[in-house]
Amino acid sequence: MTLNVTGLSAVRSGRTILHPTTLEIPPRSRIGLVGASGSGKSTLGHVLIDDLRARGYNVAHVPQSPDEALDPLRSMAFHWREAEMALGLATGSTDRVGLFRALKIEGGDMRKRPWGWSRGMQQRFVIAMALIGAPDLIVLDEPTSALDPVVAATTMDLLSVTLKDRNTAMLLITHDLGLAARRVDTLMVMDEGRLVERGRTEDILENPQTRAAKSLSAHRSWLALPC
Ligand SMILES: Nc1ncnc2c1ncn2[C@@H]1O[C@H](COP(=O)(O)OP(=O)(O)OP(=O)(O)O)[C@@H](O)[C@H]1O
Repeated sequence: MTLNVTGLSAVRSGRTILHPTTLEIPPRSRIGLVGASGSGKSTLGHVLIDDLRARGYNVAHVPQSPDEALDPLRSMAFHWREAEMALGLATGSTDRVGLFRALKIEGGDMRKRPWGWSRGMQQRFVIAMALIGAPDLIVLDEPTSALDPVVAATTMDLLSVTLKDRNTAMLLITHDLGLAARRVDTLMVMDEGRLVERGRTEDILENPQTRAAKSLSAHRSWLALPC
């Protein structure tokens, strides 16, 4: 089912930081939301999540750092149970083994607290939790910026594989065009609180139309980067 939102906007401290924005997110789409720092990407992500959840859609959110999602005093098993309960699912009823296998964290000890797992494993655990309820959309806000480049690329590849057979659409908010370029089919470019350009990833990177897209894609062959 295509997710449609119209007229999303945000005003903070009397300033419009997101101008009225309309979006269409087809099922299984892989969309990258890019733009300069402060252009309004995270704001759009939050407002989008709120709007869709208010209309009954299942939308998952993966924050920048696992620290934002995991309590250092609680075991990984506790977090998993909490995530199941939040979705109204019976404890142990979800396919944890399948998700862990897909994200290659099956070796993680569920009795441990987050710091007993590596950062990369923690973030993949957070992604697994986000996918428990087969969401209509998963919004990832700079999900790998706390990870080193190799772990970041591996995490994105595992996410792509995990999403492959699911209807969940993905919105990836990122500064890292190198990471996004080969992993999203569509790019949306933000500039000063407005969505100024949307198109196929290759088209935007190779033939950007707006000032914002031109400055993002300038001087680099993003599609040729190894990771
Ligand atoms: N609660 C708030 N009060 C006032 N201004 C805010 C608030 N939240 C965000 N802003 C401003 O809104 C603008 C957009 O912020 P936002 O975090 O959405 O941008 P972004 O593109 O995600 O930036 P970054 O890539 O640096 O995370 C920025 O100028 C920011 O300072």
